[in-house]
Amino acid sequence: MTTPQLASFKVPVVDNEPMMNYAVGSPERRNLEATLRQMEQELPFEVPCVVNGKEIKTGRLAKQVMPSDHARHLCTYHEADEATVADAIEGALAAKGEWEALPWNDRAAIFLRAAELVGGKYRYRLMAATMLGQGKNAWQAEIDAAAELSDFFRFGVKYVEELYAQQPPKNAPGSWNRVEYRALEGFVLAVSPFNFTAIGGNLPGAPALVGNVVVWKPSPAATYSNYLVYQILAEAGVPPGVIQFVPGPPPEVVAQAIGHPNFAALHFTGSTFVFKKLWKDIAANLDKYKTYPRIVGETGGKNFHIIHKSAEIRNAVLQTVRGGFEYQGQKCSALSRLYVSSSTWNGGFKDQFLTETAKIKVGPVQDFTHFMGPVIGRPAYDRIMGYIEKAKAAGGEILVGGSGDDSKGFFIQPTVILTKDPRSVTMTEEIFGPVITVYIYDDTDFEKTLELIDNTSAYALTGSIFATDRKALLTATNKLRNAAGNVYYNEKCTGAVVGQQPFGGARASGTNDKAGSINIFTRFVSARSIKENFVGLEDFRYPSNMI
Ligand SMILES: NC(=O)c1ccc[n+]([C@@H]2O[C@H](COP(=O)([O-])OP(=O)(O)OC[C@H]3O[C@@H](n4cnc5c(N)ncnc54)[C@H](O)[C@@H]3O)[C@@H](O)[C@H]2O)c1
Ligand SMILES: N[C@@H](CCC=O)C(=O)O
Repeated sequence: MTTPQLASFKVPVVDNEPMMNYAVGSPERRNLEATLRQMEQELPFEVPCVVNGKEIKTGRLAKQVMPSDHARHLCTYHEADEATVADAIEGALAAKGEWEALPWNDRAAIFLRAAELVGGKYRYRLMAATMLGQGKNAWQAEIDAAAELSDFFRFGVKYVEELYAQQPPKNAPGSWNRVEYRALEGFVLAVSPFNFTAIGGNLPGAPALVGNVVVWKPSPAATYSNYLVYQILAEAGVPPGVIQFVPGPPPEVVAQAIGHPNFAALHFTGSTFVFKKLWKDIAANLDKYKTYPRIVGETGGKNFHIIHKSAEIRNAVLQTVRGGFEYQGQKCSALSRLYVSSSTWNGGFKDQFLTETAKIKVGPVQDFTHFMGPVIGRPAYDRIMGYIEKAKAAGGEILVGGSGDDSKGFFIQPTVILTKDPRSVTMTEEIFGPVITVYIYDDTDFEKTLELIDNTSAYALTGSIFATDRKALLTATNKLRNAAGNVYYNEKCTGAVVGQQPFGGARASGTNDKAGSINIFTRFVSARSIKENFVGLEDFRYPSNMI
């Protein structure tokens, strides 16, 4: 039955999800603690693949280890095999027609409902899964799994409404021009990272919102929280087949999907290395495809703070501690290279920075006093400790931290390295851990240092400029125009909020399609122009042809 649309509806005004603070004695803290306790008693959970709305238990089992306590695992999940991935793709293609044809208002309503479920009924469960499985503390889980995820869904609806409203400004007499925003022909493959539950939800969610069908391969290290997100979307009304949940061995699942003739787009967030590999694999398959695939990828960073001699020291210090060490430095936006003017460094910054860093408590996130939890797993732990060793070998001086303890969980102390070589390995390569390398520049070399920042790393994701001198801010802004897709003045380089700072970087950091903005939706539609003529021709000849 076709559904009549008997009005031009307006979606409700949206706002950011209000955040709770989890202070001692607050009801939200009690609720979260109770959910954590309950979940710890119930785990390990079992996670199936979900294809066409049906749970598929392949029997090929893998575990999501708990990073705070590696003897335990949060869930056992069934890895998709070749037949499951094939069914997921065919099922998605079969679901496509009806989903795309659903009136926009109904698609919008489903995602608005999903946002309510995230911020309400499932808030604590999603947060607890993110804390236990991905090692976030309560506040980091709140800003990710509760706030950012519901913001992605709500603001997504607003942005799509704005996109659909973009129509040609002119109509010739007797005609009407329109543009419709078709979903892509084929299916979208979403491949998500471990570090944000919200990104897990947004990678399949954004393409689905504009009518696409999606095969979603979550990160092995975020399987359980991402499965909850899948269940929320299903409960909100995303029909079976529209989003297919296929955890599995990453290279195999992804290779099968991008080898399919109806592969229409990759929506990826993760490391630069994997993204480049997938881009090359897609290029190698180009002749197989029905259409040119869209490739959207947000990847790594080597993010900076530059502290000018005019900066307010206290603010710069505290923003630096948060920017570098919150969530153990495992945000793509995390501060990693710090450039401080020598008068500021010696005039209080160094002492305050080292004192504040030394105050950081590291340990399991069920203890709310821990500012930092574990890093995500064994490979991450070894890689980060390896970088600290490489920095030492290259003459870097460890000012604080430098040690780790992997006896029970993967804990690394917040580490500050002082280098005299601004191009040393920890100033150039993404570490993705709680390590800040500092380079002190002469006050008179501010502009030279800006050039250094611009050409030291292949990445260009986030960066912050700390100065009270307006001229210094403007000079840095101009010189660093291409060094970061998100730039901050007197504020840390992490913590972009949907609806406030569209997020993404260029150069090796990604395609900069700006998650959390209208722009991202343009990548998952293929516009069709329609011209309707109301007045027939009376003669094929032009007036100029007439005698
Ligand atoms: N720019 C951004 O918006 C943003 C946001 C979050 C994370 N990141 C980046 O993500 C990285 C951390 O996340 P991660 O460790 O999950 O990244 P990752 O590249 O290891 O994994 C990302 C996804 O790719 C899959 N994958 C890994 N190897 C693969 C292969 N050979 N073939 C196919 N798929 C494969 C993983 O299973 C996962 O689903 C960091 O580099 C970080 O900077 C970027
Ligand atoms: N919204 C986040 C994105 C981080 C990616 O890992 C931030 O800016 O901190």
